[in-house]
Amino acid sequence: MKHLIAPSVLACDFARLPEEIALLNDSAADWIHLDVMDGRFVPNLTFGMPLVEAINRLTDKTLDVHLMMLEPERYVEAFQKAGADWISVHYEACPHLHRNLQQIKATGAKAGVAINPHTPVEALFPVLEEIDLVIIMSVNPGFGGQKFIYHSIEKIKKLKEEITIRNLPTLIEVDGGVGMQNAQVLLQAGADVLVAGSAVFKAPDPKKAIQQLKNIGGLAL
Ligand SMILES: O=C(CO)[C@H](O)[C@H](O)COP(=O)(O)O
Ligand SMILES: [Fe+2]
Repeated sequence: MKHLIAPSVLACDFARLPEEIALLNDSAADWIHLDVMDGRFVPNLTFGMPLVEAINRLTDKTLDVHLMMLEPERYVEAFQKAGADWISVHYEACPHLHRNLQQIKATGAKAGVAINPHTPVEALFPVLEEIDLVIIMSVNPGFGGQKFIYHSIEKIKKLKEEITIRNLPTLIEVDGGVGMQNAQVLLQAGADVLVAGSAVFKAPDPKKAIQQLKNIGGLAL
């Protein structure tokens, strides 16, 4: 499968939201990554369902919603109704992860789990069959523009090996500090989806930056 690019709007100019989404609509972006932060699980606050709903009206792209919140089960249905196609919760925030995954799938959305840099991928192995997407956090969640944590590459490799052995359709997404400087290595390690915030929106030409990330490893399909 050709890898997917998911620009994160966290790094965009919210005062120009319709223009920023129009730019993504007119780009090689496959998904739009939306970072929801609750100010409790992570030390930052961003946005909730109203913004997801507004973005959903501005685009036909797949919406990839990354919930960095405690008790995500309280909002999963509302995010799906707002337009989320993929909903990911954090392993560290979910003592009942298996139940949370069932809940997400019952809404009709795809179910993802994000893991922090200190969480081993093996923690997900007992429920891997239930997971559509694993987000390997390659920074500590909470802020855009942070430095990539190198150890994440080993985690991608280990997870890819397990997914391949079990012949699962589970996708691997890498989130945090991703750009042209490490994209090739991440794809070689087994990543399927690259999230890029700063590398896209802080670039002089965001559309070109997306196309360059898409072109890695051959021509874009
Ligand atoms: O989940 C996130 C942070 O918690 C963001 O998706 C991530 O940081 C993307 O931003 P950048 O590419 O600038 O690192
Ligand atoms: Fe994210």
